[in-house]
Amino acid sequence: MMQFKVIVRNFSSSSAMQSAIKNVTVIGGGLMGSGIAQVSAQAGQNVTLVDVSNDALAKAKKSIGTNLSRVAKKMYKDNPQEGEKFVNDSLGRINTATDAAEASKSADLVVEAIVENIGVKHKLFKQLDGVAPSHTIFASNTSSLSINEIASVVKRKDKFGGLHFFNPVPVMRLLEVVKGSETSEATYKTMMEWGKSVGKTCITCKDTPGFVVNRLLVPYICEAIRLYERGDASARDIDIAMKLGAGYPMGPLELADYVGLDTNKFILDGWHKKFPDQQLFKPIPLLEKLVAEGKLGVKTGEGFYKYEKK
Ligand SMILES: CCCCCCCCCCCCC[C@H](O)CC(=O)SCCNC(=O)CCNC(=O)[C@H](O)C(C)(C)COP(=O)(O)OP(=O)(O)OC[C@H]1O[C@@H](n2cnc3c(N)ncnc32)[C@H](O)[C@@H]1OP(=O)(O)O
Ligand SMILES: NC(=O)c1ccc[n+]([C@@H]2O[C@H](COP(=O)([O-])OP(=O)(O)OC[C@H]3O[C@@H](n4cnc5c(N)ncnc54)[C@H](O)[C@@H]3O)[C@@H](O)[C@H]2O)c1
Repeated sequence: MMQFKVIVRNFSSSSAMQSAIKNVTVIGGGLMGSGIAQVSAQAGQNVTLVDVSNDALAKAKKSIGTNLSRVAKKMYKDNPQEGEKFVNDSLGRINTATDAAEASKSADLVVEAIVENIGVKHKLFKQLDGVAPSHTIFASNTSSLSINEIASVVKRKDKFGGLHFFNPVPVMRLLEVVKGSETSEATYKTMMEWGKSVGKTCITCKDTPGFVVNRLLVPYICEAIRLYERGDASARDIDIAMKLGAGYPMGPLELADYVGLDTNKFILDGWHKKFPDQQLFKPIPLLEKLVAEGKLGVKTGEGFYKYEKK
């Protein structure tokens, strides 16, 4: 019988793999950006976390504090004092700012995790390209947009790539490192090394829609919604089936609620527009209905399931 072992990784700065990147600026302090800032700080790097308002930054720091405590509880279960030090030291490495241009002036790496909108991402990178030092690498955490398209507005195309993290960032072990058509070997190597330094297992992918994980995950979730929409099985049974029959930690409809049905719809619409003949990306009436009703999943308290506020 196959044996499984739970691996608890040590993120402390002393044991972290060395990286040429010392100063990281993370733009967007939402779900993903706050996680990326957290794992960078855990690895001993100096982080500047940028968002549009101080309120958003305060929310991000609060959530990072909570999640660092969850990590510390596991890593230092026999030494709570060390755990507290780990949390405080990591938090102490995260500065916050609302001016992205200013915050990128001292960055070795800028990781963008703002809204999934090509126009907004273009505006940001165009601005940063004019002010960031010439050695600074730019990366996007986009889920579904093309890295080449995002990079089209900057001059430093050789220093631009994709760093696609997974939600929740402190827990999910994978990082997809995406090579755009003009990403240099030196940039790619630095991104891989940096990914390892923040505790992730890195895989490499070309700039293809959805990279590896979402290219497989999107059709899977879409098919689960269609199965449910046709009334072939209940939401609960579809999720139980994939958890117990395929060993997934969450069922597809739970995962769609967790990611957000608006995000799911946004990705699907974008790909449908780009690939109109692909049946798998055709709009799903039930998904349209839930989003129109504001039932976006966990974040609004209802999606395929109902959620209580904690
Ligand atoms: C729908 C229309 C069609 C289009 C569909 C498109 C959808 C696909 C595209 C999605 C969009 C973008 C997606 C993105 O680009 C890529 C992704 O990120 S995909 C999502 C990947 N993530 C997953 O698949 C998550 C799977 N789930 C899990 O691994 C687990 O369920 C969980 C989230 C870790 C939670 O585990 P549970 O056991 O259920 O719950 P617990 O709360 O007990 O947590 C377990 C363990 O983990 C610790 N923990 C949890 N969260 C955090 C955190 N944020 N920080 C630190 N630690 C955390 C927690 O403390 C527990 O620790 P323990 O108690 O075990 O010590
Ligand atoms: N949610 C996921 O599961 C997931 C997983 C992997 C990748 N992604 C990608 O990561 C990116 C962020 O997603 P998220 O889920 O964290 O979104 P989110 O909505 O939780 O956070 C986005 C944050 O960016 C801020 N922001 C928007 N415009 C900004 C700007 N110009 N400057 C600074 N901050 C700005 C917002 O105020 C918000 O706090 C998207 O590209 C998304 O596709 C998401």
